[in-house]
Amino acid sequence: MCVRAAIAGASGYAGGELLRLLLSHPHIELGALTAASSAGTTVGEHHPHLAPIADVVLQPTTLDVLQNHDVVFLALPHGHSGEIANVLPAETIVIDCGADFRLADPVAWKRWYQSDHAGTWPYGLPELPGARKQLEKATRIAVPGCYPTAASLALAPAYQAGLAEPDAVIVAASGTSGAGKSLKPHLLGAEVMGSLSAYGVGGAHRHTPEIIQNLSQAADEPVTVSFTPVLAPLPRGILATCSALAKPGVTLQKLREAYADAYREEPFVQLLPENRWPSTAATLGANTAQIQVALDEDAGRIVVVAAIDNLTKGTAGAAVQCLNLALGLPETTGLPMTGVAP
Ligand SMILES: NC(=O)C1=CN([C@@H]2O[C@H](COP(=O)(O)OP(=O)(O)OC[C@H]3O[C@@H](n4cnc5c(N)ncnc54)[C@H](OP(=O)(O)O)[C@@H]3O)[C@@H](O)[C@H]2O)C=CC1
Ligand SMILES: CC(=O)N[C@@H](CCC(=O)OP(=O)(O)O)C(=O)O
Repeated sequence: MCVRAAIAGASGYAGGELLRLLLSHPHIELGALTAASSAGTTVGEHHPHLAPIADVVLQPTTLDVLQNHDVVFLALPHGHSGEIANVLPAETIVIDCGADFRLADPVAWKRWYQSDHAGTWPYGLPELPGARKQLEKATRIAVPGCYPTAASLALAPAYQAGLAEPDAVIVAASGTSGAGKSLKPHLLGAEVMGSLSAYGVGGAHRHTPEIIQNLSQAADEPVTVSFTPVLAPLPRGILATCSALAKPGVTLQKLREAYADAYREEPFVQLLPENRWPSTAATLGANTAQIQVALDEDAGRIVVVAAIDNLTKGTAGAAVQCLNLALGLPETTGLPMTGVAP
């Protein structure tokens, strides 16, 4: 099988990571690569690590350029996917790395993104209960946000197994590539290097409703979420520390069994042996998530730590994993399973 794939937003970080992964995917032929202000420049000017396609010229992001492909990946800023996605033929597989189609509730969309809701597509986190079935043979897929990926993989098994009270607390540190490549004053080297800083504190981050959506589905009841993101002086990686009060009678053994059951068959989720803890470096460039779960008996809390690479399992790797499902290929096709160390 050979499918022709276009990438809109190929000059950005998510687009660059999609290109890195697709270059070693055995069933993909690259088609149009597009950008906005960078149209007319070459891939090599934006992604010096992608030498084999350094001379490919980026085209403008228009319907004309993007049509006539089997697959179109959208790696555009929020609010720009709907206008393109909704005019591409129904049989084209469209995979959106942005937020436009992630939320099921139009009211939540309007509150957090201050624009009209474009719609809701199957949610691209196959490891969530019930999600994989909806992705098989799908032609429209919404890739999750990077923080919701880490937080949902961390806490969904505890909720699915009925072990956690519906009140989650999540603190997650992210590398700066999570913010995209456009110039932002708080992301200048001098501001970021040698410092950790919280932002979006007090329930202000737009990923809060997405995490609530995922955990409430797993729990089958509304879950409240207090989420605090932290900017870390790393190019890539998310480390999420997630906790919830344990329900009465929960033991560490029950907890570990629930996580082992949830992830035994999952190729990309590594539940670590007891007393080993996830690190971002161990997932660097891989489509993997490392998870460890503990029971803090004094505090009565379940504590789960999850590590991912925000650009791989947190975006482009998830997009390719979902494409594999949509095409009926083995889910791991073309995806790195090991990180880079030291
Ligand atoms: N970075 C991450 O870790 C994650 C990102 N995502 C999502 O992926 C998407 C892309 O993010 P990221 O790559 O980080 O962002 P970047 O800022 O790095 O790249 C954005 C891309 O979109 C293009 N673009 C900008 N404005 C427009 C426009 N008006 N119309 C068409 N194209 C435009 C840019 O082209 P040009 O170079 O010409 O400006 C560039 O190719 C976003 O929706 C983001 O939320 C999701 C999960 C994680
Ligand atoms: C470090 C950093 O700034 N991270 C980004 C999240 C990136 C992501 O997953 O984003 P989307 O929902 O935008 O697709 C942020 O907090 O806005």
